[in-house]
Amino acid sequence: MTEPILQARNVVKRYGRFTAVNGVSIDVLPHTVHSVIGPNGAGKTTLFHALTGTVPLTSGQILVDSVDISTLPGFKRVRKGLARSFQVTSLFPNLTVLENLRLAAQGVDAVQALHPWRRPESFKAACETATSLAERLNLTLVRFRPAGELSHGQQRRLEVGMALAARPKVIFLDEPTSGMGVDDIGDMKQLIFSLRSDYTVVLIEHNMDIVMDISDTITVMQLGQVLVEGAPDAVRCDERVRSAYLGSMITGGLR
Ligand SMILES: Nc1ncnc2c1ncn2[C@@H]1O[C@H](COP(=O)(O)OP(=O)(O)OP(=O)(O)O)[C@@H](O)[C@H]1O
Repeated sequence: MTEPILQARNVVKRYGRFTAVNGVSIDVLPHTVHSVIGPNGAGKTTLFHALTGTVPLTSGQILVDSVDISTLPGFKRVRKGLARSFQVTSLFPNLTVLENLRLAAQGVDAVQALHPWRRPESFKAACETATSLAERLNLTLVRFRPAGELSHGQQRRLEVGMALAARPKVIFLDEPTSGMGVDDIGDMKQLIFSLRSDYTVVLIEHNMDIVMDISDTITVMQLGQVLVEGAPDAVRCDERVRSAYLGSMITGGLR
C-alpha cells in the first residue's frame, strides 16, 4: 500500500473562540493532485495556513513522510519539503523572470540566502534551476523580461515556479487560476496536472471544471470539517456535496 506523503491528523485551528478548522484529518498520497474544495468560509485556506505553518495549530498533528512537523515554523517546513505558491504581490516586479526564480532557489539554503548580492554566476545550481523552471512554466520566451511586465497568467505561473524552486515534495496552490482568462486557465490546468509526475499537489480551487478534471482525490470541507472525500466522480454525485454548495457564493458550481 502507498504511504501518504502528507498527513493531517485531527487538525484544529481556533481564532479566539471561533473554530475555523475543526478536527480535519486527510491523507495525501504521493504524486497525486489532492484538491480541497468547499463553500466560502469552509476553512480551506485556514487548513492550508495550518499545514504550511503560516499559523500555529491549536491542536492536532501534521506529518510529512511520517515525521511529525506540527510544531515547526513555516521556513523549517519548507526544508521538510512543503512549499506554498507565492502571491503575485510577492514577486519582485523589477527583476526578470530568471532573477525571481534564482532568488527563490537560493532562498532554500540559509547560507546562500544571506548572500543574495554575490555574483549570480556563482550560484550555478540556482541559475540552472531557474532556467529549467522557466522552461517548465512555459516562460522561456519571457525569461529576461521583468516580472512586472508579464501578463497576469504568466505572473501566476511564475508564482508556482517560485514555490517549485524550493524543490518541494508537496506544493500547495491556493486558487492558482483566480482572476485568469480562459486561455491562461488552460495553461495553468496543464501545468498543475504535469506537476504530479515530480511532486504532490494540494490544491484549493473554485473552478470546478479544473478540480473535476485533474484531481485524483477531492476533500470537501464545510464549516471547518471534512464533509466528503473521494474521487471526482464520487464527489460530483454525492448529495451532501450538492446540498453544501446550494445557495453558496461559489463560482462555477458543480456540474
Ligand atoms: N485571522 C482570522 N481571524 C478570525 N477568523 C478568521 C481568520 N481567518 C479566517 N477566519 C474565519 O475562518 C473561517 C474560514 O475561513 P477560510 O478563509 O479558511 O475559508 P475558505 O474556505 O478558505 O473560504 P474562501 O473560499 O472564501 O476563501 C471564516 O469564517 C473566516 O471568517
